[in-house]
Amino acid sequence: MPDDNTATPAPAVDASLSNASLRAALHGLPGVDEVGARARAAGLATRSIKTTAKAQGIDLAIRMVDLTTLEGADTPGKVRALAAKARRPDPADRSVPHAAAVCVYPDLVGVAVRALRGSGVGVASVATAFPAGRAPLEVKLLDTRQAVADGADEIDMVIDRGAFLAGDYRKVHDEIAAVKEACARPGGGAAHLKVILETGELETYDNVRRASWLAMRAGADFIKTSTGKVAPAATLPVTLVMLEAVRDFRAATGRQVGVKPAGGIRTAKDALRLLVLVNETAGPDWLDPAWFRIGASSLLNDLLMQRTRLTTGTYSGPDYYTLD
Ligand SMILES: O=C[C@H](O)COP(=O)(O)O
Repeated sequence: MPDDNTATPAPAVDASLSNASLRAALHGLPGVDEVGARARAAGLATRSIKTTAKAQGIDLAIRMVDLTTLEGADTPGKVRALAAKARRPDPADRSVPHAAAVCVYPDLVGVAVRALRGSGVGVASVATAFPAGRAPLEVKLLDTRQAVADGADEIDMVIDRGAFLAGDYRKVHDEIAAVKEACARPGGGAAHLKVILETGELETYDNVRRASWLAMRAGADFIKTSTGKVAPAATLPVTLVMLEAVRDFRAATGRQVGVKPAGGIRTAKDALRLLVLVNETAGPDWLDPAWFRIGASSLLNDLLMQRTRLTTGTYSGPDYYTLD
């Protein structure tokens, strides 16, 4: 992700923006070819990736991982262990790159920040009454401001799916814009804002495309598929629709927005398929942790095992690595 001062500025409040004008804009987007999206995703499963590209892809995927723990039972010790793993995924092999970020609940941001100082690994925090997002806006803003004050580099907010599905696009837009403002740091710069659409609750691919555009219009730095608490989560067709949205949004506005599939991504094969999809849909400009992340609690070990197999010809079993 670009450094601290490059988060997109909060968009100026547009008083003329009405729900009707947003509805007209979002419903005027071309419809998604659902059959085509599924066929494209299914086609990726049959592709083979050659050894050199695979080795590069695995290292890139490691650099894109937002190593996540979002459990009620999370403790400072667990977050410190996760931070150590993100800094040095394989303590026996210094050539393994570090992960992009550690993603935690807001009350554990301080622990993660202290554990990761100077490492180059970011701290992301879910906020805005994650995962349901059912709280008054003031509560969501407080949640965000606290995480930013504690040192979060990135805020992963959830949209109000109820408002979206009820057609109240203005409410969703204004809430995102307000959270974006709350990402600003008093001393300058801002935390980057990832907007979670929770695509598993949006019913249709057309809605995924509309929610993607709405979030980008309201100032999202990234659009993210899922909380990891709702199934289906980061499916390939949904990720495809979101990659098309960021590609088209950049063509229309000149602004590049990142994409983060999250939830249910567990194997190196899943990660490599995602990278192929990024390359062939949004394009190589997105093949960078600044623009593409993979949110996952248990992907890193499979990436490490596949990496070891490529470099040594043998697998280390999962017991060789620390838990992720
Ligand atoms: O943002 C990341 C997700 O919460 C992680 O989901 P996961 O546990 O299915 O990998």
